[in-house]
Amino acid sequence: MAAISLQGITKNWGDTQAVRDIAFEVKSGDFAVLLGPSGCGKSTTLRLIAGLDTASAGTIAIGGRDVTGLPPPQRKIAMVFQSYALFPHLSVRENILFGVKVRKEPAANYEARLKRVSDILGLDKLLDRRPGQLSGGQQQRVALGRAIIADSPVCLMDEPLSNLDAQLRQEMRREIRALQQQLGMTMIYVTHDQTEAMSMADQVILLRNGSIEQNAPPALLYAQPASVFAARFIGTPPMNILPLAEGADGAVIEGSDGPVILPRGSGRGLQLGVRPEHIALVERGIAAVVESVEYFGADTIVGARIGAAPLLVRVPGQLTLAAGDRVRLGWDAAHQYFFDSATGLRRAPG
Ligand SMILES: Nc1ncnc2c1ncn2[C@@H]1O[C@H](COP(=O)(O)OP(=O)(O)OP(=O)(O)O)[C@@H](O)[C@H]1O
Repeated sequence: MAAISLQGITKNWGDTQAVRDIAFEVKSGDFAVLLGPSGCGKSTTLRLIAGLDTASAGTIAIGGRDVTGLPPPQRKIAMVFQSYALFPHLSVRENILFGVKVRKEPAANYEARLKRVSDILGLDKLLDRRPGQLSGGQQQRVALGRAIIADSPVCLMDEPLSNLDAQLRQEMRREIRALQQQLGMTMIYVTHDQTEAMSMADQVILLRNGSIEQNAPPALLYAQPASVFAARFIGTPPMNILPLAEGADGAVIEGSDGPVILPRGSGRGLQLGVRPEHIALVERGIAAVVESVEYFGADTIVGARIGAAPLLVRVPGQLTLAAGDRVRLGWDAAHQYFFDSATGLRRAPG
């Protein structure tokens, strides 16, 4: 059974439609990520699930129960927000237990639950400190502790790592994912960071202008993007999108193993997409001129131009190339995508 189910959810703020006809389901025990650029409606969707705002239309069910009209406490969900919202004058212990006490849950098992949560999060030696005496990562763990001590099967997180530095973010990603799996929680996690989404999620719900652009597991989103928007939102650097010349029917582009055969009629109104990591420098390929070379240790990003069209190429290791060099580029036909120039939608192969 779906742990969370949204049907036809719309939210209007006056004239602004923050989200429009959103529908998705999250399976029990899955980690779902709401992903998209600023203003696409991620936080709105999360707040509607939490019950902090009321939907203009549609229904929300949690654990098979319609909660559309219920206030937040009756929805039995745990929440972690961007600002940890810890009480500065309370100890770690008191911060973690705060919600449990507010809900007047039986005091009998406070200590056992606190011990379990602080062991899991490595906070056992910090219970008497105040938030001001903790690092950012430790504060984040206290916020997580407060969410998971509630033993709610569903947990919502809104950009919980955005205040942390890059290294700590990565550690906390792994920690949150491990915790979610260990506790069997159903998670809905908001981020605008595609790396975070790809590395943590079972299911990515990609939003654009208040609507769902694509809803798929990370590997599928990467391999079968539904549109130019989805293709360019996932992957670093983003997928190259190249215009195809008018009348470019049949064999057009000379690839690494000879010409790449484009589908008949594909030249008109189509764009070609190839990811930087799928392009190689080859002997026989498409002529290009190098414009920039950036070395990152494990790989090098080469900026080049095929005619007037700019593109990026990611190759492993270091290259002895400089701006102005002439190279030849190739890729496997299996790694090229075609998108309708007018709608941006991907044309299925064949
Ligand atoms: N309380 C509100 N009143 C009016 N408009 C709002 C309100 N909350 C959100 N909006 C609008 O709804 C749209 C979606 O906002 P939302 O906060 O859900 O986006 P988001 O994807 O979470 O963005 P971000 O990543 O920047 O937080 C935006 O256009 C925003 O301005």
